[in-house]
Amino acid sequence: MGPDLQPLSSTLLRKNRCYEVTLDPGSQELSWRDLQPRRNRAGICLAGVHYGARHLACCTGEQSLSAFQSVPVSEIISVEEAAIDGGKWQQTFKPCGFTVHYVRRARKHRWRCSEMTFWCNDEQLYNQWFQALKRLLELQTSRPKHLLVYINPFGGKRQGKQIFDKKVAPLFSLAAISADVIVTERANHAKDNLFEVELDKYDGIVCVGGDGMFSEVMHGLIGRIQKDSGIDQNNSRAPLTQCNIRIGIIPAGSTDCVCYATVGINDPVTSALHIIIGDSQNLDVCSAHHNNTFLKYSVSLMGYGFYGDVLKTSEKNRWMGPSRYDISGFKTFLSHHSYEGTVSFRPAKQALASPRDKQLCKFGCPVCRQAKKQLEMQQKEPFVGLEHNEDGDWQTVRGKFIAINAANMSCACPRSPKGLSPAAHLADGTADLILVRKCSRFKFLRHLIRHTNKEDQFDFPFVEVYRVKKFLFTPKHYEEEDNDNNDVAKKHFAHICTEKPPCGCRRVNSIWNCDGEPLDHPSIEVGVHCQLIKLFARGIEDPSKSKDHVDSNRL
Ligand SMILES: CCCCCCCCCCCCC/C=C/[C@@H](O)[C@H](COP(=O)(O)O)NC(=O)CCCCCCCCCCCCCCC
Ligand SMILES: Nc1ncnc2c1ncn2[C@@H]1O[C@H](COP(=O)(O)OP(=O)(O)O)[C@@H](O)[C@H]1O
Ligand SMILES: [Ca+2]
Repeated sequence: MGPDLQPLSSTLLRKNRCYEVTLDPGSQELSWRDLQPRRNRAGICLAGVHYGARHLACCTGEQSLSAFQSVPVSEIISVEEAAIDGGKWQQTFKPCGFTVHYVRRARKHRWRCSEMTFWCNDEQLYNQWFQALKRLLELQTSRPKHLLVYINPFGGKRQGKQIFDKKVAPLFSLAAISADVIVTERANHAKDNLFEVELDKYDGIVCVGGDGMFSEVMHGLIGRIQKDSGIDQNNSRAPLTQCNIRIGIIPAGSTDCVCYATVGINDPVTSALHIIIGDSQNLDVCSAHHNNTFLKYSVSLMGYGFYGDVLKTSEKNRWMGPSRYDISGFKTFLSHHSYEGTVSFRPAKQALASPRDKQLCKFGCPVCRQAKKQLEMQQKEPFVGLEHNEDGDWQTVRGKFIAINAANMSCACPRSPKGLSPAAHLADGTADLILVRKCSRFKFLRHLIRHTNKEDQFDFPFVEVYRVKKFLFTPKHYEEEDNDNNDVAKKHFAHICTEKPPCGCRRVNSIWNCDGEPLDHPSIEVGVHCQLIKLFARGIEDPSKSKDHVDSNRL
């Protein structure tokens, strides 16, 4: 709040009613209270006849208290001069009005843009209000002014372009945000472009599409920042440079897990509003390496076995859109493969949190806040790293697994609103490693079904879950290869068996599903990079805490 701004409180008119409207610099809130003016027999507001100051004074004298409503300045989208419907007004009288566009909370974490117009007949008073609101909005420094937008026209139901043009662009222009829009022409177009573009020009990057499109943009951005700061991504131990330019996701894909798990819903208007008001959510990123070669980053799910096979089967059916995953999920479920291998991991020692917690990661999460503090300390004193004092010893688990999943966030999505690991955190520097051992089809189905209801999906003897900072996976075949010098022949054999076993033997390897993209190697090393990137989001708001807001500030 600027020192020049004083609190404002006036009686203004809205829809023939008098309101006491206050703009409080201290609480950074715009509030209004209906003064319930006396009505005549016909039910017409007396003050509404001339909209004169005299009548306004009369209203205040006869007030009866009604609901007090408010909107934080941080959730005001814009303020503009209200248009006057000429016919309605007498020529001698020139009312002045301003319209405030603001965020209204609707059901299930949806945000909507509402508007409200206040009138007065005093031009000076109008100017005072208009300037004060404008000035306060200018002081919202975390808001983006210029964005770079990538649209995947083929994601999900192929509606990306229409969604952006119809639902998002009008809101951006309302908020005076300009955007350079690139409609991608091929896979990796956005990623390649991010290596060339003048990043300093933009306050954020927006991707319109699904998790695959987000992944592409994230790879472009992280890769570019590491290149600019001379960091070799192939070195799995190199501390990566944080990306401070935020990414916004306008959901227009098949799963939209990253959007759903960071906002609470996959709704384009809600996401556009989080971008406009300049929300910020730090996000952990997993990196996957094979033999000191960088493979990919992941923010949501890394899944080997079940989710890898679902991805592999679904790629051939991309033309089906989002339902390809249900069909391949069903097929994969029926095929009921299990894969043998070794998982080694380094558990995170977190006194406050575990994957079985009932307390979930929410807006203002204390666990993620603590991780941020630790990260800042670590960045100040890099040699007093957390590596030695905060992590547990390496553990190893061997066996046959139906699924090996690493969830870096809850992975909530419309198919599973609580996600693969409901208590995983967005920005705690850890991932939840879920091991589903070989079991009967029926037992695995029970485990799957629990992703869709309130029961605990980890509460089975064949399911284990660990919160980890690093893990390694080696399929059995590769382990044997490690003990054998005949590498080339074995690798070749494994590849053939992975695709179509010509020998009639069981499928040897699955693939890793890395945020919906396949990885080239089954044998990988994964590390979590705490809060490497930032999104235009705020985490999931607790409905019990924001209940007062839900639909309440709608007039
Ligand atoms: C019986 C119903 C069981 C439902 C179980 C649902 C669990 C869903 C967990 C989903 C975690 C999603 C993690 C995110 C992955 C995305 O990054 C990634 C890419 O997204 P994009 O295409 O938008 O770019 N998406 C995916 O990999 C898709 C995963 C979807 C898995 C669907 C699995 C459906 C299983 C259906 C089994 C049916 C058994 C029926 C037996 C009678
Ligand atoms: N113009 C394009 N043509 C083909 N593929 C594209 C294009 N733009 C992006 N892609 C790729 O499409 C894949 C899926 O995109 P995504 O938006 O996640 O849709 P979905 O959620 O349906 O999988 C991503 O891997 C992305 O790299
Ligand atoms: Ca995490």
